Amino acid sequence: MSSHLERILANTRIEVSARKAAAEFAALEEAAAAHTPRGFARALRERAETGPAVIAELKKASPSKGLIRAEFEPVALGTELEAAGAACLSVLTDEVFFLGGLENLRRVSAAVKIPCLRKDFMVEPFQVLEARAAGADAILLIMAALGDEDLRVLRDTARTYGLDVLCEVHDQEELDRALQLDCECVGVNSRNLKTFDVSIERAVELASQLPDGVVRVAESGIASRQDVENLRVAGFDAFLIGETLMRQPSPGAMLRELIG
Ligand SMILES: O=C(O)c1ccccc1NCC(=O)[C@H](O)[C@H](O)COP(=O)(O)O
Repeated sequence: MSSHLERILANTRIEVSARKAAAEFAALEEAAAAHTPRGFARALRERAETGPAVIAELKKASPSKGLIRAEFEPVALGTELEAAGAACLSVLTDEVFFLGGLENLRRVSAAVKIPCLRKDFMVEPFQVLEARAAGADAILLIMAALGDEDLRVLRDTARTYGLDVLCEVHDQEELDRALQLDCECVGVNSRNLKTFDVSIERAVELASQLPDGVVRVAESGIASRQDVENLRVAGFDAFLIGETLMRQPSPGAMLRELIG
């Protein structure tokens, strides 16, 4: 039986091929040229000098939790979280499993000043062009999703388009591969994307293996100020937080509580 991740990737490949076949490349290149990337890694590094740098995730639903936030207005959420002190935003663009979309990214990116991550399952370079055209400043690359050669091609494409890369790992072997890719940010996802189990202890264990030169991001399952503090003490600079913010009537108030 295929894993959760494999099912998502299979669907992503079908959707990307369809969008690519229908795409107007000249219009996409024009939209991409109209957006100047805002330095995702730099924003995180600068914020981490004075406090926890949070990447606040706009997440309406997820495969592991189903619907998380019924009333989901991406621009209102993005501007509220920016005002509350988010260093960056993560905007889910997968439609089927997360009820996100590229249109959300386009609208949110235009409404905020802080950098935005296109949060999706990147499987081919066309998605990098889409990302910048929709106003992304960074993309996510998931080590568990692709082989090294595909990852290198995607990283090179991101560099060509001036986008930073958050490279996501879940264990030591993936971390060793990720460090070869030489990305600006390395994220340790406490969620196993094959089983959906979440263990923050895993991120804490891997923290000491992350080199100084990268922005160290802890991802998933962060539910309290104590979690942020524990991860910070372990060595993380930045914290990707979705569900805990999205479940609150006021995500901005929750973010203030998390970062103090
Ligand atoms: O969140 C999921 O259920 C999920 C399932 C399959 C692949 C990826 C998934 N999540 C992506 C993420 O990494 C999280 O959205 C992100 O780290 C924020 O996590 P959380 O704060 O726990 O919402």
